[in-house]
Amino acid sequence: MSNDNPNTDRFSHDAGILAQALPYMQRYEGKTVVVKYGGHAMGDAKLGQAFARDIALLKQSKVNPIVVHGGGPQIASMLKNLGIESKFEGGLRVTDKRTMEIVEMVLAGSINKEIVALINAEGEWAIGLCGKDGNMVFAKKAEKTVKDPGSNIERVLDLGFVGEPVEVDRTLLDLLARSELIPVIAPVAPGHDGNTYNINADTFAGAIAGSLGAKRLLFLTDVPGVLDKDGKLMPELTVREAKALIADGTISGGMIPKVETCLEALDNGVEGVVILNGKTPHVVLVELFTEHGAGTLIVR
Ligand SMILES: Nc1ncnc2c1ncn2[C@@H]1O[C@H](COP(=O)(O)OP(=O)(O)O)[C@@H](O)[C@H]1O
Ligand SMILES: CC(=O)N[C@@H](CCC(=O)OP(=O)(O)O)C(=O)O
Repeated sequence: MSNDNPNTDRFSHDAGILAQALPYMQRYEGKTVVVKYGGHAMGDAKLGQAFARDIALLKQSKVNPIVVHGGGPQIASMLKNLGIESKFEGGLRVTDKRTMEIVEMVLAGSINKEIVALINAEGEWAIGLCGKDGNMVFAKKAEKTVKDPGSNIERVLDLGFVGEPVEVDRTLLDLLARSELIPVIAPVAPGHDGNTYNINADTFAGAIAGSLGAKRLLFLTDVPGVLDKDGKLMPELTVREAKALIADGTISGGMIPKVETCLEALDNGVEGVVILNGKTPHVVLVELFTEHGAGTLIVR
């Protein structure tokens, strides 16, 4: 039979891609994937839509996706509009009572609902939550110290209402995993002291993924992954290799706490953690459902 259908080539190309993706889709079936969606990866409408489509497709592929989002730049811009200065110590936002109110409004309010709406527009059912909902996460005041570079003396930081997660109750998340709903979670949590705490979104995502023993924890950031001394992407790292890269200075700045959160999550039972570029459209699907992946996978 002669074949003069101009679509045949395209169809067989697409069929080839689907056939290759299938074993990867099966690998994640029924498994939990926590995706940390950072504030720097948001903001572009097309990218936001591609992200929401990826999350929707994961759910349709019977994966259990959980989104934990940040929103640092968005908080900064709201604070600026209100004439409040953003102040950071050791990478964390110094959060007084008024700032905490704004942080909660922006994270658990506008950003959270924007992501929910984007996923819903892809035909899925997302539900916006924060640590307060269903008593999911409790936090305590963060205890951080920094070494004074001149004297090397340790100084205790008072970051106000910055918290660290101390308890994660997975009841609500387990319930949602068995439902049609996709949780979208803001990193705000109550303390047993009655206060509300602002938690770094990477730390929060690590705690959620750890409590669920997630198959994957994906960090969407603004670089392709962990880069070596020549700026080349390192597709896979062990815990030992990652520690060595921190020690020799190859990993620096904001990548240090990110990789440290990855190592902690692995310690707490997450199977693999990936750092990848949130500015690449459909990076989540490429990472999970292709042989080559997209970022740096860190495993034990
Ligand atoms: N070895 C490295 N590989 C990749 N990025 C690195 C490395 N060392 C330092 N960085 C820096 O870490 C940044 C990512 O951390 P950060 O800005 O805190 O991310 P986010 O705001 O997405 O949480 C990168 O933009 C890069 O400047
Ligand atoms: C304590 C602390 O610093 N909290 C962060 C929470 C948001 C966040 O982490 O957002 P990104 O992931 O976009 O950076 C903040 O207030 O900016």
